[in-house]
Amino acid sequence: MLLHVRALTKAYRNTRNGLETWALNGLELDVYRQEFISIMGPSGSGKTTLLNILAGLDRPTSGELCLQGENMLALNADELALFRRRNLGFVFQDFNLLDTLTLAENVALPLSLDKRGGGDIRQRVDEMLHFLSLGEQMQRYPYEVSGGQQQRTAVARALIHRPRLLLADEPTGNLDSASARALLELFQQLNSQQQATILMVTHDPFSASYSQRVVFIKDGRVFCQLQRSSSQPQFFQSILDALAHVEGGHELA
Ligand SMILES: Nc1ncnc2c1ncn2[C@@H]1O[C@H](COP(=O)(O)OP(=O)(O)OP(=O)(O)O)[C@@H](O)[C@H]1O
Repeated sequence: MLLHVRALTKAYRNTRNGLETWALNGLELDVYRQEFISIMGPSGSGKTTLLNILAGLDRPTSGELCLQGENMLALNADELALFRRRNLGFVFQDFNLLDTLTLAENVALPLSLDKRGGGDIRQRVDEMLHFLSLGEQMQRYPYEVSGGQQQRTAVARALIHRPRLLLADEPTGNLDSASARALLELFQQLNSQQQATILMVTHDPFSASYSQRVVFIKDGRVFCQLQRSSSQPQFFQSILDALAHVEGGHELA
């Protein structure tokens, strides 16, 4: 098991009226090594809160959170920053590349932060960009390539230090449908060929249908889950059916 989440809660207090909102309310989740899972749920169900806590950007009110057996909640700020840099990779909706750096320099950034040797960095970046079919664009700047190529660069940057877990927040949100499909196929390939463990938050049932398991959350806890056992189009249909139940409030059998 890679990620172990138990009885996770997060309360936000409204400073004006003192009332508490329970964004997470006893959430339990296990993620196994080399899984590709999606998190779905209605607006306000707690997806972003969960992702921020998993990313070490926010602390829960209570609960347990272990990654690779390490209790993330026991780490101090410096230890947590190092733990995040070593163990986690992030892909966001809006790519978050630095416009003053080339694609290759953007991808090298996490390794430069870790003070690795230049030759080692260049070789790893080169291999990664070729694997993601970006070999010809690597000396260009982000504004000189397409949105799909920018997002693939962001994936390369997220994976260059071989994190244990890749966290993706609506990664297809700003992509046209062809680039979205290419990115999802890339996630599947990274998952099956490079043993990447991927946790993706998405509103989009089509994107979710590329993963192996979909966890639906509602009111800050897991409402139901679907494991893929059929073709992608059939799984897509099952996800649509489950979403109707989640929105309607009836737990699946
Ligand atoms: N900083 C905050 N202060 C107060 N309440 C918050 C804060 N962040 C989130 N909440 C509340 O916590 C609940 C969960 O929010 P969260 O953003 O995690 O939901 P979500 O599932 O990501 O929603 P969406 O799909 O709309 O992005 C909501 O009721 C939200 O209003």
